[in-house]
Amino acid sequence: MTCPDLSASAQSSSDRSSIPEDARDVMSEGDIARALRRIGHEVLERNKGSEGLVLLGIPSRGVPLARRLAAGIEQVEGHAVPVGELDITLHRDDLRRNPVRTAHRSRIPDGGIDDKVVVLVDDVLYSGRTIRAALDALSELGRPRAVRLAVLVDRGHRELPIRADHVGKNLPTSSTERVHVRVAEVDGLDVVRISGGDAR
Ligand SMILES: O=P(O)(O)OC[C@H]1O[C@H](OP(=O)(O)OP(=O)(O)O)[C@H](O)[C@@H]1O
Ligand SMILES: O=c1cc[nH]c(=O)[nH]1
Repeated sequence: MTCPDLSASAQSSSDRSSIPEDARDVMSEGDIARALRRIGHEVLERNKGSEGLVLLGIPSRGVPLARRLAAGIEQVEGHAVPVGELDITLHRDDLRRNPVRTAHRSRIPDGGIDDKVVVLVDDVLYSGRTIRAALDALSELGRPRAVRLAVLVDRGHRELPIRADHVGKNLPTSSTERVHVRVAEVDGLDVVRISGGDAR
């Protein structure tokens, strides 16, 4: 069995291309902040508080979003919620087709994930393949009591039976469009844009 070369200088698909000029804004900095605040409240309500919660961001932009959610929850609850990063690279189902990706180390908070309520956090939910890979990665790390999913944007077009528990914005898209999430920690600004497809 040949192993994919993961050492090459790799960039994620959304880093490789800049946002096309025809892209239009669909969420502003304020919209993103409000959506994250609401999701934080939803997570607490669903979990009846922050007991046993662990937030895991999916690189790249899910990680800063998870940290922001954790900070928002801490503001409400008065104590910190464990937050980490879940790298899914080696669990992707397109690894053989698209092997030029850098594998990162997952960073799991000290208490681990066993018997915890893990909230996966990502920027965009599309085919669902990233989240399938995340569930696969998670199963190697422990056995959470429950796994939930929070995404900033759900753009539809699922190819797997996966749904989000907490959604910042449901964005109807055509399959020829692309959603671009940019966050200050990675990109220097907070915005969600959409490009391609028919002008709406
Ligand atoms: O539901 P899916 O079809 O899997 O698409 C959603 C994923 O696509 C993007 O990741 P990408 O692989 O572009 O890498 P990035 O997070 O580094 O931008 C996005 O960040 C989600 O993780
Ligand atoms: O439109 C899309 C689809 C997948 N991932 C993204 O970041 N945007």
